[in-house]
Amino acid sequence: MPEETTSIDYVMEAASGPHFSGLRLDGRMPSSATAAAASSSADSTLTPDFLPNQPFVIGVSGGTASGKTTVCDMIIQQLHDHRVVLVNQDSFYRGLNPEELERVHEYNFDHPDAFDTEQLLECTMKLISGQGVHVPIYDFKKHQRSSDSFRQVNASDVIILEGILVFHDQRVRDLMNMKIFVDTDADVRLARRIRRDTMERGRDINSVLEQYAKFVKPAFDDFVLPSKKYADVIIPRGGDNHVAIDLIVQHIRTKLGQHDLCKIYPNAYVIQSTFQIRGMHTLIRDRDISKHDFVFYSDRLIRLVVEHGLGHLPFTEKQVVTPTGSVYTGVDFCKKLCGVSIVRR
Ligand SMILES: Nc1ncnc2c1ncn2[C@@H]1O[C@H](COP(=O)(O)OP(=O)(O)O)[C@@H](O)[C@H]1O
Ligand SMILES: O=c1ccn([C@@H]2O[C@H](COP(=O)(O)O)[C@@H](O)[C@H]2O)c(=O)[nH]1
Repeated sequence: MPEETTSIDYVMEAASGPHFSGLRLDGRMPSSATAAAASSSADSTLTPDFLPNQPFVIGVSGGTASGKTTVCDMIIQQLHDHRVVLVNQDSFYRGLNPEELERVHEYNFDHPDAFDTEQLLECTMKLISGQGVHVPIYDFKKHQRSSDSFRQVNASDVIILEGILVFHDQRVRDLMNMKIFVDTDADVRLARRIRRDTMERGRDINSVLEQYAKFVKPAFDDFVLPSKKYADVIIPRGGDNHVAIDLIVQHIRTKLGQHDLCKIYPNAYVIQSTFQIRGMHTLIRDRDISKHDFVFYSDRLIRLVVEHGLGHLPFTEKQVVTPTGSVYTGVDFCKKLCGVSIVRR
C-alpha cells in the first residue's frame, strides 16, 4: 500500500486472509505431560494435563477485535460460582519511551517484542502457585503504563490469559490447560476495530486504517494466525457462538471436578452459588476477620446448607385454615426434624 494511501477498499482487501471455520475439540491431552515437562520440548502443541488443586489455566487468542474479551466475559459469567480471573496480555505492553512516543506511528504494537513476556510469565506462574499479583494498567491513549496504580489479581480456580499473542511464547503456552482461538472474519474485525479505536482508544479513522495495513494485518499473518495451530478449540464468530462457549464451560466445570462429587455421591446436591454466598466465603476465609464476624457469617452459611437439606426431606400434604377462613393446602414434614449448626474455630 502506498505510504499516504488510506483507501478503505484497499485495507478491506488486504484484510482478507485465510479463513477457517468449525469448532474443533481435539482432546489432545498427553497422559504424563505437566507444564514443567512440556516446557522442555522444542515446539510443543500439546496441552498439559490439569492437576487437581491447581488453577485451570485457559489461553484465549485471536486477531484484534475478534471478540476475545467478549468470549472471556461470557465464560466468566457462566462460571460465576467459581473464582475466575482474567489477565490481559495488553496489560503487559512495555510502554513507550519519549523517543518512541514521538514516532508512535512507526511503532509496531502487534510484534511480540512490544510485550514484556517475562513479566507476563512471572505473573502467571505466581497465580498458578496460589499467590496474588499486581498487574500493570496500560493506557491505550497514552501508550504508557500507569506509574502509580496497578490491578490486584488474587489466586483463583480459573486463570484466563487473553491476548493476540498469548500462544506465541512456548513457555506461556505450556502453562495453559486449554487453548482457545477466537476466529472471526478479518473484515468484521476491521470494522469493529475502527469503531472501537475511534470511540474508546482516542484514534481517528485514518490512523486506524494506516496502522492496520502497516502493522496489524502483517503481524496477524506472521504471528497470530500461525499460532492458531496450538489451539485445542477454535470458536468461529466469537461471542455469537453460544454453543461453543457452553461446551467450553461444561468442559471447564468437569475439569474442576464439580460433576465428580455428584458422581461419587449420587445423593449429593451442590447448592448453586451466588455472589452473596461467595461474599460470605470470602469473609470467613480472610485471616483478619474478627471472631464475631467469623461465627456470624459461618452460621449464616451453615443455615443455608441446613435449610437446603431440609427441603429434600419427605413431606406430606397438609391443609390449614387461614385467619380469613379459607383453606390453604400446603405440606408438613413427615417426621419431627431439626437442623443444628455448630461452629468451631
Ligand atoms: N459478537 C459481536 N457482535 C458485535 N460486536 C461485537 C461482538 N463481539 C465483540 N464485539 C465488539 O467488538 C469490539 C471488540 O471486541 P472484543 O471482545 O473487545 O475483542 P478483542 O478482545 O478480541 O479485541 C468491542 O467493541 C465489542 O463490543
Ligand atoms: O498502545 C497501543 C497498544 C496496542 N494497540 C493495538 O491493540 C491491539 C491488541 O488489542 P486487542 O484488544 O486484542 O485488539 C493490537 O492489534 C495493537 O495494534 C494499539 O493500537 N496501541
